[in-house]
Amino acid sequence: MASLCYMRRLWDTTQVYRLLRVASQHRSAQQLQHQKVMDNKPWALFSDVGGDGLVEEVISIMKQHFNLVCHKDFLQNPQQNGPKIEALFLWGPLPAAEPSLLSLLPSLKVIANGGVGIDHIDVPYVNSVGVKVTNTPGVVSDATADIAMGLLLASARKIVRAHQLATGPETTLIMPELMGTEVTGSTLGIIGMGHIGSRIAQRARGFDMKILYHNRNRRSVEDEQAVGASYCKNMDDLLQQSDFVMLAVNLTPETTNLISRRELSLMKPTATLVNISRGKVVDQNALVEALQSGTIGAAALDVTHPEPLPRDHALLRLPNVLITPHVGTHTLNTTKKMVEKMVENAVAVVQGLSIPNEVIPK
Ligand SMILES: O=C(O)[C@H](O)CO
Repeated sequence: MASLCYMRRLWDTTQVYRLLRVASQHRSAQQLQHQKVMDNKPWALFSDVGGDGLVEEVISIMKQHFNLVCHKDFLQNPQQNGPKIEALFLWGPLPAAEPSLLSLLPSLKVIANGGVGIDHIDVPYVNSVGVKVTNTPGVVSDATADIAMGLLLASARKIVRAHQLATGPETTLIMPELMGTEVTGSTLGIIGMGHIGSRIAQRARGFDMKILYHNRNRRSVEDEQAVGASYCKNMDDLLQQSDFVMLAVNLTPETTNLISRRELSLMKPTATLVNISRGKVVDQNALVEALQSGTIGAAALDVTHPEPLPRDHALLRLPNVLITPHVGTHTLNTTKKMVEKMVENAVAVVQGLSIPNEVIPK
């Protein structure tokens, strides 16, 4: 009986060893396979110029599909990896896709831009050297609309100044300079009623705002009703009637300096200009003048020209200006969705599949 038990234990042990050996062989086969997949992955350059704030969780989305080289490392020795790079992950609106960079990337097939605005990329030029450009529409709209409403509210209710005073050395409760502007029931004029503009309108309805909009093309009656917005064919009418003017247009030659001295002079002296599109849509010198002279009441800007503004810029010294550093899309959720789309687009180009979001020059 004892020897039967011994035999049985021996058999069990042998089995365990055998199973362990099979498992370890299987594992190393898997590792080898994984290594092979890694080696087969295409190479991408990751423009960390604008992505310095990206967390590993986001970067790993790119690493799953590409061997990633970051811009900083790449520039140390461009000859080493340059010829292998097939995709460039670029963070708008940084002008990193310049001819000098492209000339170091002879195998480049795609610039996958993170964000909707592609005003920083010369698409016809890039296409002419055989490289596609893609962007990430749709996924940025909610986060951008959130920051638009955040800026509007913070500016109207002087939230940043209120925080400074509440946490400063004085403990007085009487703070006349914190007298705010009522948002509820006021009139919001949205210039540019695309995806982001409509998301802003949806949010503004929650504040019982009267919503006007101006757009190159009038939206359908159903679209207007869905967000409760009325069309102003003439932008001047919108400027004259609005308490808050929200800029949500793309930057194009037509929208460059869209809001200049004349347009500012049409706005109410109590009005606030909110810009979440691109800095160049506003003539900044005219804006400084309008804010200094009381032509308009305040400005809240997520975008400026340039970004960041030089530290001695007049806009930084005005008490009626609120500025954030182009953080419209900067939430973890939205950033992940953008990167997923960038990767999806880049993989499609590299593998010759149909491209979900190719930017076609007009
Ligand atoms: O264009 C966009 O979507 C944002 O501004 C991010 O650059």
